[in-house]
Amino acid sequence: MSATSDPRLQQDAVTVVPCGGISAEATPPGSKSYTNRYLAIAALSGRETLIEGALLSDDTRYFASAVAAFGHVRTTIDEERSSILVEPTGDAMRAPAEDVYMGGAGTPLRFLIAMAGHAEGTTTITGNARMQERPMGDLLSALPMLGVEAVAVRGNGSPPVRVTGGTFLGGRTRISGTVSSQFTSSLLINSVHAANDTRIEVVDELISQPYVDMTIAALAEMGVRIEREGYRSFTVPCGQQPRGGRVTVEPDASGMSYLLAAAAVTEGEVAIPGIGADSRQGDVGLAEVLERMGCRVQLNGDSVTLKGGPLRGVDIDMEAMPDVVPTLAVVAAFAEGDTRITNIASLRVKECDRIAAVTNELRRMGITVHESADAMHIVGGVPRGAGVETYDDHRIAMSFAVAGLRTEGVTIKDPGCVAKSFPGFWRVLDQLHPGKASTA
Ligand SMILES: O=C(O)C1=C[C@@H](OP(=O)(O)O)[C@@H](O)[C@H](O)C1
Ligand SMILES: C=C(OP(=O)(O)O)C(=O)O
Repeated sequence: MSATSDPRLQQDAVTVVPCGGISAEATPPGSKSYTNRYLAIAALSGRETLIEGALLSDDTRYFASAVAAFGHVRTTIDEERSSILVEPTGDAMRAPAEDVYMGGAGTPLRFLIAMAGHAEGTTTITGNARMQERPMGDLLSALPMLGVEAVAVRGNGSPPVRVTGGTFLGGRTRISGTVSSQFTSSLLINSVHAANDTRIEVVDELISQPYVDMTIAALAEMGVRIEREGYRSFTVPCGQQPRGGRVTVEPDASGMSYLLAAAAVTEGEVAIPGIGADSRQGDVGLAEVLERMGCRVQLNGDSVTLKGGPLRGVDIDMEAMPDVVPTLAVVAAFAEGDTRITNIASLRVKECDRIAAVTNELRRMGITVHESADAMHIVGGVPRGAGVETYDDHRIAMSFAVAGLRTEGVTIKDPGCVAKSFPGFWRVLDQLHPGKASTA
């Protein structure tokens, strides 16, 4: 999509070249989750906002065009500076005449559903084939209590979704938190613009909790105060206009996971500036998991270094860090002993069924894996080379590419799928690679 895009994004496959221990400093791109949050809040704020250090990827580009489709803001991407400018046009928010297509961008699509509640008229929002299977039902059921009618066109709880808006009154609603935290985040962000105070009650357990903390942090950064009782209920007082101005996106912790894993599996070293223990991104926690597996980790406020060593298996509940489970699973394949990753049912409804995908692909590499509905048990060993299927899932492609730094003959099919969250991934992998070309 970008002029500087890597030709490997167009290839059918890339073969990763193994190397000895890496020794590098590298930075992942801006956080996907924060870029999406700032875009949503800026679009609702009615004030000019410059999002600096933004992630420019398929997902955030879909979202930047989608918010502009309501006509009340214009969004301009600066490729050189990695920034997105959101400017009010002076027009009211209106439902776009055309269907809004969101590709595979789950978080933006879920944020957009509630946002369409503010737009006069009927907005139809859809996505790619996988997105048309991903669950939205809990969010659709929560919106009518706030005055917004939102239905799945096919009656199956998945996109296409039709939202009749201009009626986001606020009030009191209930939401389930067991399928995705994105529903709660979507309600929190979009309630800022409601006519009344909004109380959001989570009726069961909320998964992926760090993402809700990130939502509240992004709102606070833009001057919006939320009252909360833990993860059970949240109140968004009305009449708060986000402040606009400049916001800076920190590096992406899920993207960082591949850099940490590269050092772990090659028994090398990596230093990552700009993100560390001060971050609210839950995925930073992978550094500590890798420490338990035998790596030496230094987690400072705003940087992380990791030195790989002999790896051992770990038993770990990954409910709060779903996106880095494929990364951890690949590292576990190289560890001595067993790794049990539990409480990860949500992986089955992401870009692909990630429990099934990781299980299939590790087995293809000769690793024993047992899967259950919400867990994986990986028996570490010596993975062998294979042609890895990636299921149009960026995280499967990036995790298994890391395996190729250690194992001969790892070919990643459809390498372009990394563009969902990390279009520069293959170039960053080159930066880590002592031979300077990580793929052949
Ligand atoms: O709010 C967010 O930015 C995200 C929340 C998580 O989803 P779930 O809450 O569905 O686990 C995560 O998987 C996704 O990549 C980003
Ligand atoms: C699950 C993910 O994204 P989303 O739900 O936003 O599509 C992801 O990036 O791993």
